[in-house]
Amino acid sequence: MYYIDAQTQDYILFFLGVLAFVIYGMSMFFIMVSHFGVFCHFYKKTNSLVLDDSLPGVSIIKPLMGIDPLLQENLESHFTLNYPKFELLLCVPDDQDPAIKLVLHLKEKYPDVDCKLFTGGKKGIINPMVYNMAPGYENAKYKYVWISTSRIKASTDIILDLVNKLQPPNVALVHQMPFTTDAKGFAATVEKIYFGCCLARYYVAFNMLGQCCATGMSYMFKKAMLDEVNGLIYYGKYLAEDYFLTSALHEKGHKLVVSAIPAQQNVAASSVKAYKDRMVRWLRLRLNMMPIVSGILEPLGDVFPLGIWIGWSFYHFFGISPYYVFTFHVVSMILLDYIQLRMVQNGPVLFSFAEFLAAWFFRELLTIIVYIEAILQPRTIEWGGRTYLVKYGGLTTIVDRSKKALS
Ligand SMILES: CCCCCCCC/C=C\CCCCCCCC(=O)N[C@@H](CO)[C@H](O)/C=C/CCCCCCCCCCCCC
Ligand SMILES: O=c1ccn([C@@H]2O[C@H](COP(=O)(O)OP(=O)(O)O[C@H]3OC[C@@H](O)[C@H](O)[C@H]3O)[C@@H](O)[C@H]2O)c(=O)[nH]1
Repeated sequence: MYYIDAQTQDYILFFLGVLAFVIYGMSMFFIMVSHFGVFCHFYKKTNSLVLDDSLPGVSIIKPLMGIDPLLQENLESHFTLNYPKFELLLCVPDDQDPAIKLVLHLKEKYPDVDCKLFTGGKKGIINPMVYNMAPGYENAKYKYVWISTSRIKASTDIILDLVNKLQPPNVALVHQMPFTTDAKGFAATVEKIYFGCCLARYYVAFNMLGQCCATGMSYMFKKAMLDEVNGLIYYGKYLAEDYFLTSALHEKGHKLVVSAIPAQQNVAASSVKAYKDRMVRWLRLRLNMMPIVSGILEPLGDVFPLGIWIGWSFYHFFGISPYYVFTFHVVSMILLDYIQLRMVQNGPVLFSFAEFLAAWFFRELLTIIVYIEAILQPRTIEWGGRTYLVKYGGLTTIVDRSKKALS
């Protein structure tokens, strides 16, 4: 049996103890930068745009698949935008999709809105969302393109902020940090806490520090600049098209900017299981794209693992009770998260502080299950009724063709 002598053991414990301080310091640094970023940047009106024909036209692509009780509200929020020049390019993957009926109804209700419906996607594209959006993208007539997924509720303030921030010549893309509208219920509270606390801890900081960190839920870009890096359809070979296309723009030296208004995901069918499955899907994507960051640093930076580790480290070096340190860490994280959430929300939340606490603890513990589920089968991703196999590096194949094949 291999024997580790006492001195080597001391070195290992010393290293682990110091590493806890390093990870803790980095985590706190990112959290502080994010707080600062949200405080200084979010909901600050910087646009001085005059609503006239000199504003660039915007092609809004909305991939749709199926319906949700709030889809009509989301679609109408696009039809009613007060913006001089825009077209709505609504896309459905096949001619049986239930969203078609709703789209036809809205086209009739708003005959003055320039709206086109594309059915059937573009064959040969693996990513189902890119497959669905491809005809819209190819037919977009304006220089600015806004991809706004079906969960997203739009507003005039949002389109103006996106357009305004996209104007400088070196800016290629403006993205919204994912967030949610207000909905009652435990699952909706858990979701809001994920986006307003956990995701916000790093999303804003990485962007402020010049890292490429964006999601494909709602983003506006200059079509010419995306076409310079092969165009949207090229990224349909990846399931995480957002990560790869934003990385390509970033590597080319173009600027990506966060909108001052977080994305308003507005869906009715929220459940804890749906939330957990989505977290597993996203984590599996990240594990394939950045295994060290998402497989090691991300879980170590979570509140409970980091609290246990830093508690042990304080005990190891200074003999301070790990229970005190752990409790201090958890309480300070709860307060920091609550402050952050209220800044991202920019107003009152629907739940009480006690409800926040219950959902916060539940979500932090659920993260452990999400991590285990994701890491056990990191390559298999279920999305939109199909199963995909993501190879290391991100290239993807469809393994379950039971639902109508895309290619
Ligand atoms: C010392 C503690 C360090 C903790 C590090 C935590 C790293 C967390 C990584 C990402 C957090 C932000 C994630 C936002 C996206 C989450 C949703 C998602 O997965 N979306 C996917 C599908 O839309 C999308 O394809 C993924 C996009 C990921 C972008 C993240 C890029 C982050 C790159 C940051 C690199 C700097 C890391 C430095 C760490 C020391
Ligand atoms: O099979 C599908 C699944 C989804 N979609 C559409 O794609 C959009 C996003 O779908 P979801 O809301 O399920 O996905 P998420 O918000 O979780 O997606 C996120 O993760 C995967 C990335 O590729 C996306 O860029 C990002 O938005 C929706 O508009 C949906 O209608 C399809 O067109 N086909």
